[in-house]
Parts: sequence; C-alpha cells; structure tokens
Amino acid sequence: MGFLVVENVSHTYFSKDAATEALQDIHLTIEAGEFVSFIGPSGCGKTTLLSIIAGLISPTTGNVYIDNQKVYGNKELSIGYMLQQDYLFPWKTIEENIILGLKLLNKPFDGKIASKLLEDVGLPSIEKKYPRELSGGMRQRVALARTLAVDPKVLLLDEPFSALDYQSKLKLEDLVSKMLKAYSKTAILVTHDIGEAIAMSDRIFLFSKRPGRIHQTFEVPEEIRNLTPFEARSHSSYSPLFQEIWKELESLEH
Ligand SMILES: Nc1ncnc2c1ncn2[C@@H]1O[C@H](COP(=O)(O)OP(=O)(O)OP(=O)(O)O)[C@@H](O)[C@H]1O
Repeated sequence: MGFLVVENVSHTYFSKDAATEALQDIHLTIEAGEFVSFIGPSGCGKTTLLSIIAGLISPTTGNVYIDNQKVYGNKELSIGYMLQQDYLFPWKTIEENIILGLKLLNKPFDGKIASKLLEDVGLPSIEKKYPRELSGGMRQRVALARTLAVDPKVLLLDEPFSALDYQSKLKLEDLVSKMLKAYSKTAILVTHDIGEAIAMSDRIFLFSKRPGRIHQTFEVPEEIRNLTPFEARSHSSYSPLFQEIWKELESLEH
C-alpha cells in the first residue's frame, strides 16, 4: 500500500434543487516524499479532491488513507494547506502567526522554531513585524513556514503561486521545492500552469472535464526532477513534455 491512497472516490454536491457531480471514481497512490501535481480543465474537481484528501469533506463514495489511517474525521493527522491567499492574521506578528497552528494543536514546541523556519525561508529577523509590512512573496514564504511548523504528514498546495508576479513566483517555486526536499515532505500541487507542474513534480495527474476522472498520468523525466524548478524550465526534455500535456489538455477542453 502507498503512503497516500485515494480509493474509489466519487463526489457529488447536493443543493436544494441541483446535484453537481464533481468527481468520479478516482484511484491514485502517492509514495512518501513524492511531489505530484493535479491539472485539468476549470471546474473538474481538483480543489474538491484536495478538500477530501485534507479530510475537510467526506466523499460521497470511497476513502482516502494517509499512512494507513483514514483521513476523514481523524484529528491525529496533521495536513498542511497552502492557498493562493496567505490568510495570515493581520493583528498578529509574524512569529505569532507561525506558531499559531502549534498552539491550536496543543503541540509542545521549541521557542526558537519560528526564527529557525524564518531563516530557512530566507527571512531572518522579521519575527516582530506584522503581515502588512511584507510583500506578497514574503507573506507566502511566511505561510510556507507556518505550514511546515506543525510538521504535517502531507502538504496540499492549492495554486499558492498564482497571485504572485512572475519573478516572485519562480523564486517561491524554487524555495518550496528546496524546503520540501529538505524536510522530506509528500506534497500535492493544484495548478493551471503546465510549466509549473513539470518544473516541480515527480508525476502529473491530468483530470478530465467535470465530473473529474484521471485522464492520464505523466512521469516527469528524472533529468528534470533533479533540477531546481527554475533550471528545469530550460532543460531540453521540458518543452516536449509541455507540448504533450498541452495538446492533451486542449483536447479535453473542446
Ligand atoms: N460547495 C459546493 N457546492 C456545490 N457545488 C460545488 C461546491 N464546490 C464546488 N462545486 C462545484 O463542483 C465542481 C468542481 O469544483 P472544484 O472547485 O473542485 O473544481 P476545480 O477543478 O478546483 O476548479 P478550478 O480549476 O476552476 O479552480 C464545479 O462545478 C463547482 O462549481
């Protein structure tokens, strides 16, 4: 059995007068330490699947297991979530924001953890500052530090780079990739950016139009996986894979 297993998951949203089938019969397995991406047409259920993997919603059918434990209703599993917006609390200092999760979980922690993580993400000495004093890219780096502080078993990244300018986005991709390797984390990235998926992942799952199913899985060649996301974009194997995924995605959208 793999580290993260999505077994036979389907999901339908019900409202008073409509039923929306978001996902249909999803099976996938992710190994510990692996980095995978979900891409697919808009509305195909990627965020729904992340919410199911996070244990935030119960799927209509099927189950998700992390480290052999069922996720839904499991309070022991810590799963990190990084979103497009950083959701830092403006009235709390950077340090308070980083240790908040640990406090909420009642986990014992080292008083220097915020400083150490801030140093790791390249932002030393900003513990006492407030979120409003930082740029968008810096705030996302603090969000990364906050996510890592609770030592999550899995990190779920829902378009965390998409609100940033191009240069900040490339820098943050490199940093996230480096940090996740250093901390041996398993991660899932949802993105609309094929290049980002190739540059950051070991494998890419392409979803079909709603109701989302796994249409195709792409292995990223090893020579790209060993590079930083920035370097990966200029490797000779990058462009052929980009074209292949692009064509497949186009065929799904028409
Ligand atoms: N809470 C909800 N209630 C009803 N329908 C929902 C709800 N959340 C999502 N949906 C619908 O389920 C489908 C899948 O949505 P989801 O956000 O998972 O897709 P997505 O692939 O992440 O989309 P995008 O790429 O545009 O972010 C969409 O048709 C959406 O409108």
